[in-house]
Amino acid sequence: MEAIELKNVSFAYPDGHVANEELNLIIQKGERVAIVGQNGAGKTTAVKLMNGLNKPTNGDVLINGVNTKMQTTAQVSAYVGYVFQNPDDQIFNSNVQKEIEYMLHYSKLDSQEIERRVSRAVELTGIESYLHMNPFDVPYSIRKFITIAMVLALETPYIILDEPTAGQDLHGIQTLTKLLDRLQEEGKCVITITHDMEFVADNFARVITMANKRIIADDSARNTFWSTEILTEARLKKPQIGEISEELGMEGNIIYRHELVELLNKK
Ligand SMILES: Nc1ncnc2c1ncn2[C@@H]1O[C@H](COP(=O)(O)OP(=O)(O)OP(=O)(O)O)[C@@H](O)[C@H]1O
Repeated sequence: MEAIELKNVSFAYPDGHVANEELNLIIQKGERVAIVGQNGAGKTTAVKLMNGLNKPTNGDVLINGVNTKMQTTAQVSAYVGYVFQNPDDQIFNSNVQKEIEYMLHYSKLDSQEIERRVSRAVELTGIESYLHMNPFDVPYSIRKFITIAMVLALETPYIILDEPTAGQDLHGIQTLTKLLDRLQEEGKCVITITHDMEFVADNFARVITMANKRIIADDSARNTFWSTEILTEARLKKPQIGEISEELGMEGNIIYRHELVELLNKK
């Protein structure tokens, strides 16, 4: 199966802290999924299980049918790219272009292929003007796009973005939105951890909600944001359009701006 599968997965850190319990999940190739939940719910731990940085303490993680326990982290990450929450954990070269090319040279790709991959990644992330700079001389928001470009250049079928909207202004959010659309057109699967519920409502049809180490819901954005139980347990905020619709007593569990506008125009 072309998918990421988690089967009864639990994970404890070496100090004994259990961060994930009995996760069951299938994310198909080409899907676009948001993972949400309170701080410390276990989201980052769960995605690190998907790209082989963590191996399950119990249960199995399969990538396209292959168990991550049988592979090295490098082998798993050839399929599942992971953009760290904090870009400073991922950057170590002193030049943006070298940083993006680094893993491609390591994979012994020829220069033409490296050039093609770098230009695509740079174009998708809009970081052309920073290519010859030191990554630590550019703003945090741009450093995040540099790490996204590094992972895009690997051209993995699965891409995980950990908190991509953190520190981004409107332009950054628009770049991310366009990027998600392009990756979907290319048939890539994108899994995004985020605390930005507006970004979720605008960009993700499927939402996986975590609370207290577990997956407590795997549903549409609409059902998630209109479930008092899910919102309360995971301490999530309903997107603003939903809140306004609720206050106005609108029917239809609205979460999209166009739905609210249509209903208001009809009144
Ligand atoms: N290396 C580690 N050793 C021990 N415990 C850890 C380690 N990394 C994370 N934890 C703990 O595991 C739990 C889950 O952490 P995780 O980072 O997966 O949560 P999260 O849902 O991604 O949180 P956030 O939204 O704040 O990023 C937390 O209690 C955290 O303190």
